[in-house]
Amino acid sequence: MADGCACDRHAQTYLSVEDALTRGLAAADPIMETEILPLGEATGRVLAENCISRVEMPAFDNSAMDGYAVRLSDLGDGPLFELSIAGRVAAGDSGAHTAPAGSALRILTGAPVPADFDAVLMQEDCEATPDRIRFTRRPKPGQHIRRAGEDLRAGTPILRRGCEIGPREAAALASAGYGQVTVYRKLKVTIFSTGSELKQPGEDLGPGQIYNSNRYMLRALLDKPWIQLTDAGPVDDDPVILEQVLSQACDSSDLIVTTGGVSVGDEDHMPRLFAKIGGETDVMKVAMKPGKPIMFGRRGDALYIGLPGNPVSAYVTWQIIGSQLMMRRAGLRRVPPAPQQAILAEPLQRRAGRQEYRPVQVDGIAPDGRPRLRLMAPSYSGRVALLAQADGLAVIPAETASLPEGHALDFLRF
Ligand SMILES: Nc1nc2c(c(=O)[nH]1)N[C@H]1C(S)=C(S)[C@@H](COP(=O)(O)OP(=O)(O)OC[C@H]3O[C@@H](n4cnc5c(N)ncnc54)[C@H](O)[C@@H]3O)O[C@H]1N2
Ligand code: MOO
Repeated sequence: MADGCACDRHAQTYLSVEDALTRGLAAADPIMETEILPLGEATGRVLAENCISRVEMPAFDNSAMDGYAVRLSDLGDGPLFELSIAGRVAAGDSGAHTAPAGSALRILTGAPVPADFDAVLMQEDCEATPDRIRFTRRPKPGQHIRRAGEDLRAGTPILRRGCEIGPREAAALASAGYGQVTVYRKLKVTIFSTGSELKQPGEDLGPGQIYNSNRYMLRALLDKPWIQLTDAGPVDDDPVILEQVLSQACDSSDLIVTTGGVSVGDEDHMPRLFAKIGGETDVMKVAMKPGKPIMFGRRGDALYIGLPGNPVSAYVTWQIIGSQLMMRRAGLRRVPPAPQQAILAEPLQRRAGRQEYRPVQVDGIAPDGRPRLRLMAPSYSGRVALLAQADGLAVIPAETASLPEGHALDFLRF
């Protein structure tokens, strides 16, 4: 900052995070191909049809309690009521039971309530012998009966296309009668990390070498039932090999994600190579910190996202931009990051210009319930160990240069 300016001089020429995201989403067309899977094999996949209930839920009037089904018309004035027990209905029975006037039926939870019976008594409220019950409180009409269709009428929408089939969705689909469902085919994603300095964890490091952390971070981020992942491994900063790997990945994938080589150094080949193989770049630089050099674009049907090499930058750009494009491409209804409100536990000073996602730790809770945030090191884009110790990211607006202790900020908790 030789000129004494507290702002990032180049930031005006970069795209805002919001504009970059808008451009990216426009380039991330959802895949169209679908497949039909048995419900039991669809767990974790992306639903590709709007689903309605095919049955009434519940399908028939049934008892919510273990007890006795009665007809209110059989009851006298009280205060003591007494009925004989004329039979027994269990879950799975047809419910075509009849009983002479003045009698009750033993009934179990989930059993169909036979015609004309209009209340169920919990067994705890009755004095019962093997063939008679006595009770003192007159049941209300419909008591402890779950009515056919009261949960959901047949034909009512239950799930919309674009949701991930998790445990709750699987249960809803099963109870609505779906033995099989239409899901989007898996998204074909290829990843590779660029850099001649990269060694695999477990190997010995030579001079100038570092362990490849981005590869394992991406593998963990992309470990999803709706992704078919190809890990093309680490690739040296050799333009000939990089071009070949990138081109092959574009031919065979819906989405390619790389790390490194997107900045302006002599060995930062990705933007040039992507253009050389016929790619059209949508975004080159974004006014965000970390992660200013992030690029994405398309070649044919393939969407390419080039994340910066610095591990924290790669993680943040993935969370804020990359993952959003991927969700859309996979047919998923997007879940944008949802910040919560937090306050600063200490004052903040920084260079304005880029929207910043600063790793923070939660340091107590303010009296109003908002977490108090302690800022981690101001220069952190390469400090991957710090990311594992952070509780989340504080979002600092682009134009902000300083904030006092106690100031409110958006907080993206991990
Ligand atoms: N003159 C300029 N230089 C740089 C700029 C700039 O605007 N002008 N931007 C800086 C910023 S900000 C970032 S972020 C980096 C991004 O650069 P690249 O995406 O080209 O990444 P590399 O140069 O390949 O690597 C950066 C850094 O990260 C390490 N790295 C790379 N891959 C991995 C990996 N898989 N696992 C762990 N660490 C990795 C690499 O060794 C470098 O230290 O550019 C700045 N420069
Ligand atoms: O954007 Mo770089 O990611 O600031 O280190």
